[in-house]
Amino acid sequence: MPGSPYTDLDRPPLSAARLQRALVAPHGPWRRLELRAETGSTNADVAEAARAGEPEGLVVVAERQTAGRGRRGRVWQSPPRAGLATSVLLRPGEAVAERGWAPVPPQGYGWLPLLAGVALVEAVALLAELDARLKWPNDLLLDGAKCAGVLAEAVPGTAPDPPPAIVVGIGLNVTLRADELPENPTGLPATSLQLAGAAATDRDPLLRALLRSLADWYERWRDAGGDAVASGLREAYLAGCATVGRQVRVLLPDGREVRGTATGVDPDGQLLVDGPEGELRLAAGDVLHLR
Ligand SMILES: O=C(O)CCCC[C@@H]1SC[C@@H]2NC(=O)N[C@@H]21
Repeated sequence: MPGSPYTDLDRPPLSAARLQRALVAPHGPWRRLELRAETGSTNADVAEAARAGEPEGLVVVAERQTAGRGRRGRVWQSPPRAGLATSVLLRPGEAVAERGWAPVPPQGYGWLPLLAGVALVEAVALLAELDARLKWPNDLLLDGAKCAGVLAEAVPGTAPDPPPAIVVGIGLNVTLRADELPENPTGLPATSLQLAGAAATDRDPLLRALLRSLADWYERWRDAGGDAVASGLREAYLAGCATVGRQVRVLLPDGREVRGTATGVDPDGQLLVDGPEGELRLAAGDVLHLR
């Protein structure tokens, strides 16, 4: 990689065999796992597979991404072997007769990125023994610095009137050094599990724990017909959320900015903000914790 600042290939690679054994079949929806040494973006790879008709349950993992995508059109940096970059293909709009799952209506899909945030909190607590918190909707914070992010993208189905497939992409900084951390344009500092003092930074068990937790929550949510309250997902999300109760500034997708107190997350996963203009329900935005 001429010119690349990332030269630390002494970091151990992920083991496809160990991931495969642990993930496929016994653990929920995951059917097929692809581990790539390098790709542009695992989200782009899974979206392409979805467009080609791939069924639910594909997991793509990359040791390095050259065009990793972040939220709001940002770049997500994935130095080789220093983090986890993975995307999964979900089709919540399809019925699954053998599980008794009815299609989830698209208005419930907003919970999927938050569900991934809950899985991140659980995996990091279990393996790294760190108390991570979520900044709404799903930035994983350790001591106020961002350690992981989630990008969920919808892939429109084809006629007649099909529900979209959802690609859920997760990026977790595991052993990035301080000089490898990205600068966030919003001013939010970044960190990695290692820099935050993780008890363990072995990526194989971390990825297994993450995918198991993701599978468990997805199944609970689908068992409950996509109801985040009945499935316990909203409660678990609120338990890990650092935003509710804080003074916040939110940059909205249309460029407007609102300030107020974050008072809750509604049954659709929207953030409730009590500000000078009354209560707002926000479906998307960049949150800054003020106090
Ligand atoms: O916080 C964010 O901005 C979201 C970052 C999401 C990054 C992950 S890495 C794996 C997957 N592939 C991508 O291109 N993006 C997501």
